[in-house]
Amino acid sequence: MSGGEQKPERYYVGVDVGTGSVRAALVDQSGVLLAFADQPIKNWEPQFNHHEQSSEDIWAACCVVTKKVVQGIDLNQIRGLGFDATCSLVVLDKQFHPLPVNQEGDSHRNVIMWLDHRAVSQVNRINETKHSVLQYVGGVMSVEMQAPKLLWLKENLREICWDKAGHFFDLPDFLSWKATGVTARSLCSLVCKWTYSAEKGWDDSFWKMIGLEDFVADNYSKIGNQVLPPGASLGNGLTPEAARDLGLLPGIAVAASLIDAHAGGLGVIGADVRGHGLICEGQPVTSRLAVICGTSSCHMGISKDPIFVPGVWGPYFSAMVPGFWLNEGGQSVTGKLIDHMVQGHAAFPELQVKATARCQSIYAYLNSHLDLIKKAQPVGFLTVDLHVWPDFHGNRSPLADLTLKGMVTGLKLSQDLDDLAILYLATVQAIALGTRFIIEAMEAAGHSISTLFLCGGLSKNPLFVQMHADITGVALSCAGMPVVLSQEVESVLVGAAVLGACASGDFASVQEAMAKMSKVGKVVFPRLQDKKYYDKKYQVFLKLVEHQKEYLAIMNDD
Ligand SMILES: Nc1ncnc2c1ncn2[C@@H]1O[C@H](COP(=O)(O)OP(=O)(O)O)[C@@H](O)[C@H]1O
Ligand SMILES: O=C(CO)[C@H](O)[C@H](O)COP(=O)(O)O
Repeated sequence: MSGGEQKPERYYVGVDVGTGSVRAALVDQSGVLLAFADQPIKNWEPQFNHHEQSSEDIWAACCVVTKKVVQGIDLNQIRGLGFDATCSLVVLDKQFHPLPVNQEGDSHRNVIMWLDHRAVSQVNRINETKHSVLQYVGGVMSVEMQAPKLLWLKENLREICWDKAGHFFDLPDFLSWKATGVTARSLCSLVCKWTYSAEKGWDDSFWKMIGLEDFVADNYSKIGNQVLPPGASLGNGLTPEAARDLGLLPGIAVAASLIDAHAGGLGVIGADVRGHGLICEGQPVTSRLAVICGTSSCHMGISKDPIFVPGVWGPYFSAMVPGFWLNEGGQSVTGKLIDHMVQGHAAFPELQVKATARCQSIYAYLNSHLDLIKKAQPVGFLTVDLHVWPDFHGNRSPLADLTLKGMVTGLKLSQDLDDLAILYLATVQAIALGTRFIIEAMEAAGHSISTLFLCGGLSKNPLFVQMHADITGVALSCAGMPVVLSQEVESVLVGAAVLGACASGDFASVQEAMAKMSKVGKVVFPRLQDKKYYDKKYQVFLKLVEHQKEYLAIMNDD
């Protein structure tokens, strides 16, 4: 190549499988998204708390979006491919064909989704064992993790599923297998959702104690006995068949995957913050909390040494940033809760009509309607007598209590658009108050957090972001808790592309790729003048769950 010629650009493809859709992006070496595509995926809810998907439907959607984002590109410039996905459980037989995870025997529905709560009895029995591995999931295993679901399959679908099963994958690992034919699992999924230890591997005594000795007997071949760090290159890269499916060239590097929240963390937490007046500029990366807020919200905090936070998942070693321990707080429904509250309100049809007429999303319309009715007071003050406790799908963190329910206090007879807008605001605030509750638990255990790095669908909602700045920061430090938004709003996809970049060998480490591919876009500072009001909202917030427990005690009192 002559001196004058530019080196051809190097690109990476990130694929993010969320709850409601699959997204793909073409990303360059500085983390800029050059193309984006998304495709809805099917969700089945055959009965309450049963949530299922199809791995074939998901893979087909991955192929559609990947082909779209590489259109018109010289495929030789695509150096690597990374996947992230929700921590849903994929079930395949010995020939890698789908098996049913339902009583109807429908093998098209072979995925138990992350938010499925069918395995309550199983997780209760697992927690009653008080096995030592539970220390590494915050002390209480979540019904959303894989061991309870595996036990449910063995106890409820013995013939049509369990006895025929050859492979149980976490969804991110299913995707990397589908792309490469390599059944190695990512350290991320196994450590976070399967009780695998980076240091000690599988704990035979745990699986025997909970009644899944089957896995020990075949040396964990069904759930993974080859484990690689996220970003490691898998086998010989993309197979010819997968390359045809995806519209890419065979042999490009494919990375060991990440769970979606962890990819989001990778996509935001390492950004160079110089020049933004942020307190975290002079602090270690452990002062940053990544909050991936979509259907659910995940609060990702890292530390050099393990920190045990009761009710907060982890500590997980190298599950997100290599060499760091990870604690993951969470709220099982956040975007889903906001959608539920808005769509279930009597004024929702009117909202739809008015938002459409203004060519606005329903949330943009609600935000502008709140500005209209707030008059001279700060918009957040509209909920002075309306309060929400957000655990409509149980509490993931920091209470780790799946029996908790949602609460709303302060309802009136009105059911107009003002009423809907204020209920929407109270729900957004309840989610931010829940984040404050999680941060306080993490800080009490040893974390020292000064800045939030938000990404995910809800980070596109300015009201959601401002409420997180106003509510989470003002109580924790006089400087307040600013919220950083990335230059690329689709930061989860940047995280997936970081994996592909690492697998290609173009970066020496995940840390190097993170630093080069994620950039600060916007900083939202808290309105410290509103501190007193939100401290009072927080007092009411904590009273709500106290009262809920008192009601339960009264009703259960023989
Ligand atoms: N621009 C937006 N404004 C407000 N809310 C949004 C926006 N985009 C997505 N959301 C909300 O974010 C949630 C979906 O989050 P997302 O991260 O896109 O998907 P997933 O949870 O499947 O990964 C939904 O509840 C949706 O209503
Ligand atoms: O438990 C998880 C991460 O550890 C789930 O994958 C996550 O909560 C679901 O993500 P999303 O809300 O984006 O669909």
